[in-house]
Amino acid sequence: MKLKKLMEEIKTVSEMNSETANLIVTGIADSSDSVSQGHIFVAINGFNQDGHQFIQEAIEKGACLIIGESEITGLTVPYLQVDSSRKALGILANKFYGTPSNHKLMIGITGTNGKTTTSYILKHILENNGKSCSLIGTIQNVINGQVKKSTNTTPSSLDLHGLISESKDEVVIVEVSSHGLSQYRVQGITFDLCLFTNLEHEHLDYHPTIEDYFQTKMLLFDHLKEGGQAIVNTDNHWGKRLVKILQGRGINVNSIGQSSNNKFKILDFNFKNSNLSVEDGDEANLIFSPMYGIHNMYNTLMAYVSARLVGLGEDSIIECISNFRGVEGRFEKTKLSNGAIIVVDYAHTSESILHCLTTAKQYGAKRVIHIFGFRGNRDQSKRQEMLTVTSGTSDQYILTMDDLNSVPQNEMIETLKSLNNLYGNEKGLIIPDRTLAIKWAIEHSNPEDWIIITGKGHETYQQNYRLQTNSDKETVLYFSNKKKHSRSN
Ligand SMILES: CC(=O)N[C@H]1[C@@H](OP(=O)(O)OP(=O)(O)OC[C@H]2O[C@@H](n3ccc(=O)[nH]c3=O)[C@H](O)[C@@H]2O)O[C@H](CO)[C@@H](O)[C@@H]1O[C@H](C)C(=O)N[C@@H](C)C(=O)N[C@H](CCC(=O)O)C(=O)O
Ligand SMILES: Nc1ncnc2c1ncn2[C@@H]1O[C@H](COP(=O)(O)OP(=O)(O)OP(=O)(O)O)[C@@H](O)[C@H]1O
Repeated sequence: MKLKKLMEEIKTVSEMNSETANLIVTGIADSSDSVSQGHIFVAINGFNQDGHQFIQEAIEKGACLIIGESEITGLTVPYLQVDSSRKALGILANKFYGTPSNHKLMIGITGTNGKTTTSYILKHILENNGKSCSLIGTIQNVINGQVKKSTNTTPSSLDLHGLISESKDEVVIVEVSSHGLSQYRVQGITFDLCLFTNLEHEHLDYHPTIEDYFQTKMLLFDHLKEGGQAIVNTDNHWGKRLVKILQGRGINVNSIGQSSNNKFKILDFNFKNSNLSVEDGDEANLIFSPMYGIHNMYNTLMAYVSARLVGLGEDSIIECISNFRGVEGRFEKTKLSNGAIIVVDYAHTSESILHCLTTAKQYGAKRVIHIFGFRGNRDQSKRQEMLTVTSGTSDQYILTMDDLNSVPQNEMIETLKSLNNLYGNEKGLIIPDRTLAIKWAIEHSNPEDWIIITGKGHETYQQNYRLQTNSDKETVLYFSNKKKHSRSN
C-alpha cells in the first residue's frame, strides 16, 4: 500500500515529500523485534522503554520509514514527526487492514468489573443462535473459533485491527479497558453497541483520580457508529451519570437497573431460584441463570439486552442463558468430600469481594472463610477497603501471597501484617504460602462452610509455592482429590 494513502488522516509536523509519499509499505511494526523489509516502524515512548531508542535497529531490519514524536534528523530513511505515536499507530493500522471494524457487527464492553463474564455470556447466546462470534479480552482471544493467547485485556491497536481483519465471524466482542482507551488501542475502531457495566475504585495507580478513570472509560462511547447504541447499568452512581451525558449527546441509550425510569427495568431478583425478572417492552420476562450472585445477574442482563439489540428473540436468549456453564475462574465452585464448598474467583476489588462473600451467605454458607492477597506494585489505595470488607463480612479470613511483581516477599509479608493491624480484626490470619493457606482452610472447614479464594481466578501462579501446583484451581483439585483418597484408604 502507498504511504500517502496510509497517512491520509495523520497530521505530521512537516510535510512529506513526494518520494516519501509514494513509498510502498509492506507492514507496520511498533516493536523493533517485529520489523521486516518495507515496514513502517512507529516509535513509542512507553512506560518502560523509549521506542525511539530502537530506530536504528528497525532501519537495519529493513524499515522504510520511521514515525515518532521526537525531533530527529540524519536518519538513512525518511522520518515523520507526529504529536502522538500511539494515535498515529491506530490510524495507520485501521487503514492498513482496510477499516475492518466498519464491516463487522462490533460490540465493545467497558467497566471495572464484569467485562469478561458479560462477553462470554453474550458469545454463548449469539453462537447458539447461529451468529459466529469473535472475542477479544482478558482470558483469551477467539477468532474464527481458534483460541489465541491474550497478553492484554485490550490489545495494541496494531494487533486489534489485525485480529478484526482476520475474523470471518459475524460479530466481534471486544473488552475495552481504561488503559486501552487512554493508550489509543481502540483508535479507528467503530462499535455498533457499547456497554458500560459499572465503575469502582480501581487502577488508581494509573489514573490520578477516579474522575479521570471515569472520563477515560467514557471515551469508548466516542467510538459508536452512526446509529449505534449504548447499554448502561444505572445501578451505580457512575452509570447514572453516564446515561445523562450520553442522552445529552443524542445517543440512543438502553439503560438497565432497578428504578422505574430504566428502559430495561429489573422487577425482581430471586436468589433462591437464581432468576431475575425484567421489563422488556410490554412484557415481564423471567431469566433463569445457573451462575451465582447478583453481580452475575447484572452481567446476564447486559448480555440479554445486547442480544435483543442484535435482533434475537427473548425466548431463545432466555433458553441459552439457562444453559450457560459459567466462565473460568469466575465463581467456580467445587464441593469437597467433607461437604464444604470451595470457590475460585477473580475478584480483585472491594466491591467484587463483597459480592463473592455475600453470595456465599445468600446460598446458605454456615461460615465463610476468605483467602486473598494484594498484588505487588498495583493500586495500593484499594487495600484498606478490601480488608475492611472481608473483616466485616467473612467469618475468618487468611491473608496470603498474590503476584509479587518484583516486590520482595518479606516486604509483602510486613505489608500484610501492618495492614491487618490497621484495618483487620481477630478473624484474620496470615499464611504467606498461598497453597498452604488453601490447605489450612480446607483442613479447618466443616460441612456447609464456604471457602472463597479471590484474586487469581483463571490465572496461573507467578510465585513458587510449597505445593507445586500452577493455579488456585489446581491446588483445590489436589486437596479435594487427596482428601477423597485418604478417606477411602
Ligand atoms: C503500562 C502499560 O499499559 N503498558 C502497555 C504499553 O506498553 P509500552 O508501549 O509502554 O511498552 P514499553 O515496554 O515501555 O516499550 C515502548 C515501546 O518500545 C518498543 N520496543 C521495546 C523494546 C525493544 O527492544 N524494541 C522496541 O521497539 C515497544 O514495542 C514499545 O512500542 O503498550 C503495550 C502495547 O499496547 C501494552 O502491551 C503494555 O501493557 C503492559 C504489558 C501491561 O501490563 N499493561 C496493563 C497495565 C494493562 O494494560 N492492563 C489493562 C487491563 C486492566 C484491567 O482492567 O484489569 C489491559 O488492557 O490489559
Ligand atoms: N457486574 C459485576 N459487578 C461487580 N463485580 C463483578 C461483576 N462481574 C464480575 N464481578 C467480579 O469481578 C471479577 C472479574 O469479573 P470479570 O472477569 O467478568 O470482569 P472484568 O471486567 O473482565 O475484569 P478485568 O478487567 O479485571 O479483567 C469476578 O470474578 C467477580 O468477582
